[in-house]
Amino acid sequence: MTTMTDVHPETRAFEADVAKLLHLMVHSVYSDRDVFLRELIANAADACEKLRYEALQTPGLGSGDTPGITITLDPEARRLTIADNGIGMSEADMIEALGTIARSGTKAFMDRIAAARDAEEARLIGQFGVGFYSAFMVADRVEVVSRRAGTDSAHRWASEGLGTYTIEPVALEDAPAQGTRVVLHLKEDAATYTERLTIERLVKAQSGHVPVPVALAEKPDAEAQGITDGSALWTRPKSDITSEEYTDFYRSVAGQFDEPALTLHYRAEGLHEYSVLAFIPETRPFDLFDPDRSGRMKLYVRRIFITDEADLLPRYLRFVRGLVDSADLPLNVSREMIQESPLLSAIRKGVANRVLSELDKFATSDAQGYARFWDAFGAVLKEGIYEDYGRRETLLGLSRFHSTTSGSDWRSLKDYVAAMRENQTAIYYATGTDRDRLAASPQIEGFRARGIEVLLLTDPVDSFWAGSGVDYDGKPFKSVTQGQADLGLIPPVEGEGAPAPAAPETEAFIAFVKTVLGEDVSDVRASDRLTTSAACLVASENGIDRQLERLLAASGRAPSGTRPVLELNPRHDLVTRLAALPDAAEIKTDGARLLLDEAHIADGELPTDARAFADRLARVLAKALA
Ligand SMILES: Nc1ncnc2c1ncn2[C@@H]1O[C@H](COP(=O)(O)OP(=O)(O)OP(=O)(O)O)[C@@H](O)[C@H]1O
Repeated sequence: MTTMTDVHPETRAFEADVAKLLHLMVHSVYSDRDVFLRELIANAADACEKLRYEALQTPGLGSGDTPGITITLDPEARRLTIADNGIGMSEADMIEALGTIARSGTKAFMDRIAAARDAEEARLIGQFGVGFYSAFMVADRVEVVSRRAGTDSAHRWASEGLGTYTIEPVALEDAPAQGTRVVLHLKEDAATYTERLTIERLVKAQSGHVPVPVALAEKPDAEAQGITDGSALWTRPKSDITSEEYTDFYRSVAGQFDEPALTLHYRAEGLHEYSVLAFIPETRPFDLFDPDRSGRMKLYVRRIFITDEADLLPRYLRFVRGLVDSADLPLNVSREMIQESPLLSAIRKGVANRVLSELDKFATSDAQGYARFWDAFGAVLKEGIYEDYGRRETLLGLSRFHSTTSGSDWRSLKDYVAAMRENQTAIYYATGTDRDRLAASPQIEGFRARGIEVLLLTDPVDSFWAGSGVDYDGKPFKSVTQGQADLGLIPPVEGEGAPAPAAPETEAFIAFVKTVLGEDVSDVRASDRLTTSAACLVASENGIDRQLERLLAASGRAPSGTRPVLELNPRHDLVTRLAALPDAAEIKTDGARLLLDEAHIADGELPTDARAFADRLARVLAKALA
């Protein structure tokens, strides 16, 4: 018979990313190392909640003991133990959970760290929280002994945080009866974490509201005393809860260390009963644009944690953190069935509407705070204009924009519509990647001259929603680089003077340019959107917006064969002089081509044929200097 003493620990290497993360933790200069305790308590609480949930499906799983977390201090051995009676881990669970990085957020964090300098590194650790591995900031050896609920075996995982870990079976009498024991062999300079006062203060400050009670034993054989009661914060009346309590809770549920910008705490009554405690963070989480990132709202049923994958909010609200606790959903239902539940659809709808109406109130009551919110999450919220047809009008109302008249301030569409000129029927916008360049683009000269505000849209998502046939307050969105500008009915603002009528030769010149350019453009026409530049490119009325075309091309999905329209300024000196030349003049043909090249360059593009462009330019300059 093999006894436990015959079994040798197996040594394994960490996944490369974990090794990097550990190196960072071991050598961390981060001054607020206290966060490790918050991370370990959060894991222990999650494990208790998972067991509570699994025991609903598998009656008899677990001992039936009240869920709890016990912290034991051992100043003599400089050891700190955090034990829980939760779900526990099997050997395979340990290899998977403690040897690899599963969290997409941690991967994003690692990418940021790779580019950061020392000082910023420390700040990033502080903001982010890096889960279990943060234990290595304070310990030079960590042991995890665990027994998975419902099994008869237990294992010990141990590591010094230096590239490898060991894993071995342990006798059941050396393991917790149920759950996990994490033992930290503290570094010399971390002895303070064996002091009762320090730990008590930290637990109350950082983890005071985890929904599992925490008790503390001062010595290995001392009796543990309760320090937090594990009551669910969201079940208490709002008036009893201080903003510090909300912040602590937000930090423990969101894993972020900033303050919430907005806290929503309410109870829905009537057809369905549920409580919501949700937060909008102040700063962007690292993985906001990670394609795998979905919502982070937890679903509870009568205070029992069910899942954080119930997609309680639409994707474009994925920055909202918190929970919904339903009184009506059945407890004994699988996570898969919960997804399908009509009750949950009603909750989803209710919560999303409430978040949006709170944002609306926020925008009215605190414009500056809202502007900060918009800086952080506006680009995400705008995805909804495209994805959530039913809430389009609401989302457009919540959206803020920079424009040709707003400087660095944000404008709402309500402001825009109020400032529309007489006879202006559309909301004009330009899309691109750089606000300054957009503001200087030739396509908006005519709008500026007429005092027409143009929205300058620089988020990639803008090209998608703005071109999808949206309107606001009955006014359609119209790209300044698409179709006819139709500015004839709006006179230039005072001081600019009415434009001189185009000379008759210009019509003939336009026809000439069209012949010269042939298939390179779909049309050439006189422009009313140009005032100072000679030429610009726009998309045809039914073509797709030029910026969207560029975005699609960059992702390999360019619609083939789209050709732009070249617009010429009939009042520009260059145009009128070229128009006056005989068609046979070589410089007239060169001039026609150069106008197209120039328009491409003004859009930040290359001329279609760079070599031919250089030759042409050289010919024209040589002639000018002759
Ligand atoms: N006390 C524990 N009991 C059971 N499993 C645990 C325990 N501690 C850690 N684990 C397992 O290890 C995994 C990794 O933990 P880690 O703190 O690094 O990230 P996480 O908890 O998954 O992420 P987050 O902190 O964002 O919730 C957990 O997901 C869990 O599966």
